[in-house]
Parts: sequence; C-alpha cells; structure tokens
Amino acid sequence: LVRKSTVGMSESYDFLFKFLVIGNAGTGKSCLLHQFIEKRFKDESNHTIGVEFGSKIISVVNKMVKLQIWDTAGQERFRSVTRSYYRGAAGALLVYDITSRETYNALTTWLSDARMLASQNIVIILCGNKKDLDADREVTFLEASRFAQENELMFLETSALTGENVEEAFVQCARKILNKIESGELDPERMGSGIQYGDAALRQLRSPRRAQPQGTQECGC
Ligand SMILES: Nc1nc2c(ncn2[C@@H]2O[C@H](COP(=O)(O)OP(=O)(O)OP(=O)(O)O)[C@@H](O)[C@H]2O)c(=O)[nH]1
Repeated sequence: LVRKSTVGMSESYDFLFKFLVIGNAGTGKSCLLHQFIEKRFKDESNHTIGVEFGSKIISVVNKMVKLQIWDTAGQERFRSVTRSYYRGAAGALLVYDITSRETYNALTTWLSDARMLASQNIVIILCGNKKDLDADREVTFLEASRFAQENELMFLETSALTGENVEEAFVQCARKILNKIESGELDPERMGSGIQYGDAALRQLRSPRRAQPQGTQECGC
C-alpha cells in the first residue's frame, strides 16, 4: 500500500472519526483544537459563532485515522445550532476550565446532551483545561477524576497554552474507539456511528496486495 501523503499526493487514511468539542464558553475549546492542529497557542481567541471545523490525520496503533473535529460554541444562545451537530459523533472532548467551578458544574448537562444526541456509543474524554493556571485552580484533579470514573469518561488535565496533554486527549479518545472497533463493540457500518472507512482501508479490503497507482485524484473529504 502506497500512502499518497508520503509521495506528496493527497491524504490517505484507514478510518475517519467524527469528533466534537463541547463544554461551556471560555473553557478553551477553540484553543485546544488550534493547538492540536497547528501545534501552537491561538493568541486571540474570540467566542465561537455556531460551529467551527478542523481536521487532522493521526497515527494510532498502526492505523492512520482522520479526525474530523467540530468545535462548538459554548454560549447558550447557540445551543440549538450546536446540538444539530451532535448526531453521529464517534468521540468527544468534554471541556471544563480547572479555574472555574461553574464550568465544572455544567458538565452533567453537556454529558446528557452528548449521550442523548450523539451516537449511543460515543467515547468521551473529559478535559480539565488551563492546567497551567494551577494557582487559580477551583477543581481538584481528584474530584474530577472521580466524576470521570462515575460517568465512564476518560480524563486528562490539559493546557491549550503549553500544549500539555492536548495531542494525548485526541489520541486517547481515538485509540479507545479503535479498540472498540477491533473488539466488535462498535460497528463502523452502523448508521450514525460517526466512523467511516478511509480509502486506505477500502483499498486493503478490495485488493490487499496491490498498491494504489500514484497520481490518482481523490476529493479528500
Ligand atoms: N491560561 C490558559 N488560557 C487558556 C487556555 N485555553 C484557552 N485559554 C484562554 O481562554 C479564553 C477562551 O478560550 P477559547 O478557546 O476561545 O474558549 P472556547 O471554549 O472556545 O469558547 P466559546 O467559543 O465561546 O465556546 C481565551 O482567552 C484563551 O486565551 C489554557 O490552556 N491556558
């Protein structure tokens, strides 16, 4: 199998996962997405209007996974718009700000929305963001990790400012989804799973030994 990205052609991947980033306004969702994709802090971040979009291909346990990420507005007035994007998401980063108890208290609402409106099997990682502001912390690591355990969420504290644990959050979530596909717990072909096969996986299924001829066009969506 020739990966087109390695020869300067358009991208190739085994799976595409639809991801959401949800949580209260100001918790750093847009900055997390920006740090993940651009590997730097987004200096001037304004409130997200509705929904923003980003995508990136990562390597997870020998598979190339394209994450298609929807960064939703945290502000209440956009709630009806953002809710319409939940459907068919395979994974989500549920974000609160460790320096704001209010954003932590809102987690149960976000969680019930996600479980109700996205895929039933959605894999969620709780992210306690702004880890760099430890002096202003209002929520302890222990308290949040208990909440995560009780609600079957993975959990990390992150910093979109320093980049700490940002890539890890996306990768851990993707890895859990891949594990569930491999164990048969998740069926990528089920409607609304939030998972699609990429052309790499399809080529393997169709002709396991033949390499893809170079120069083939694809839409890359
Ligand atoms: N110190 C610190 N500040 C951060 C971090 N992440 C985000 N911020 C700041 O927090 C503010 C809000 O960040 P955004 O990414 O716009 O927040 P958001 O969750 O996308 O907000 P909405 O789009 O309104 O939902 C900005 O002023 C960022 O600079 C972080 O990890 N550490």
